[in-house]
Amino acid sequence: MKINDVSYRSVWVDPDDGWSVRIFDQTRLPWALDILRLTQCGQVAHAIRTMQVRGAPLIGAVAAYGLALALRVDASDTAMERDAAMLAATRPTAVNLGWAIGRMLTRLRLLAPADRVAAAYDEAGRICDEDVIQNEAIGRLGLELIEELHRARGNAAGPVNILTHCNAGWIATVDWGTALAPIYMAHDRGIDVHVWVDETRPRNQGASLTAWELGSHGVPHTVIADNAGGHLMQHGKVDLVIVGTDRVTRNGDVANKIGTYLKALAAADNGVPFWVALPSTTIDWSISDGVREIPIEERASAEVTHISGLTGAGQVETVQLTPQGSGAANPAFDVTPARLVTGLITERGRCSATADGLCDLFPEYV
Ligand SMILES: CSC[C@H]1O[C@H](OP(=O)(O)O)[C@H](O)[C@@H]1O
Repeated sequence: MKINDVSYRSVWVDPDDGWSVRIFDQTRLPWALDILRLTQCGQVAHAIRTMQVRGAPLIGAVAAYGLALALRVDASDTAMERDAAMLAATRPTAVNLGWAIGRMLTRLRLLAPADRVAAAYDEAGRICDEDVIQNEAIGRLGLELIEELHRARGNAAGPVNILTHCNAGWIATVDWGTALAPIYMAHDRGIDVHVWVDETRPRNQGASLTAWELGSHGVPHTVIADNAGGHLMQHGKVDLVIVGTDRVTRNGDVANKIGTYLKALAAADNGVPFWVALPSTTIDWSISDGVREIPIEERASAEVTHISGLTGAGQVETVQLTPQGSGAANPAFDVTPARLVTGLITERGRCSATADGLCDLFPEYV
């Protein structure tokens, strides 16, 4: 995606700087565009844990490069398995992380230690290239959905109003994004779209990242409190909900940022289509009961009790929202049962949020 007319991916390596890994520090957006230079596996793990880099497909890709950095230090079997396990354990919910590390190990275990570094960079690069291709396909297939809604509106005045939760844009993937890819393509093709951007407490990925992405691309959008979505749906102001996901079970249950389940309930109650955009690397074929089997990350209570923002002097400051001594719980994800999901947008097509729907698109996993 372009920033100030310069094309970027969300992760890249610099061959002229010892094959260091570069990412944007997403905790500094939208106030600053800071590029982090990662040269050690431990730095990659820290960036993932602290959400300097986040987004299910992207943390998988960055962790893959983290393993490449680790192998530069020690490519022995013992060190490789240890460092891979450490990276895979940085965050529990996004299945892409474990998938990417597993794919790397499948290739690297077959190689002599001396051959592992080059192969690791090559495989991590393939993971990145494939993510871009998959997300572009998701964009095209999701665009068809938006075009169908646009036609169905006929001459009705105003834009196609789309609500999204958290950030599933290009900064959450290697490029294009998942939930936002169809929106970018619709906007670029001249379809009048407007996006209701859930702020997405407590980390505010919507207010700080989705709003920044859409604003940078010129897509009309309005930031709203998470609690406003149901009201807007009740008053006919939402034509479509599109969200990303961190893990989808083989029968279509969807784990995504906390609050997604509540949006799905409101959408079902108001007859608003609720679609989930995902590359197939986000499908966990090993489980079928999302509520019981998907691990939900519990993050620090300080993310709820405190909030960061920009002062008038242009400094990023963190302030306390809650009384001293008040506890806070911070589950970072929830699971939307498949029955509340209208459909899934994958790189191979759109399907129902069912085992049959997914198996029709991905028969090799049956
Ligand atoms: C295409 S990103 C998918 C998913 O990842 C985000 O989680 P986090 O910001 O904690 O990394 C969010 O749930 C997005 O919808």
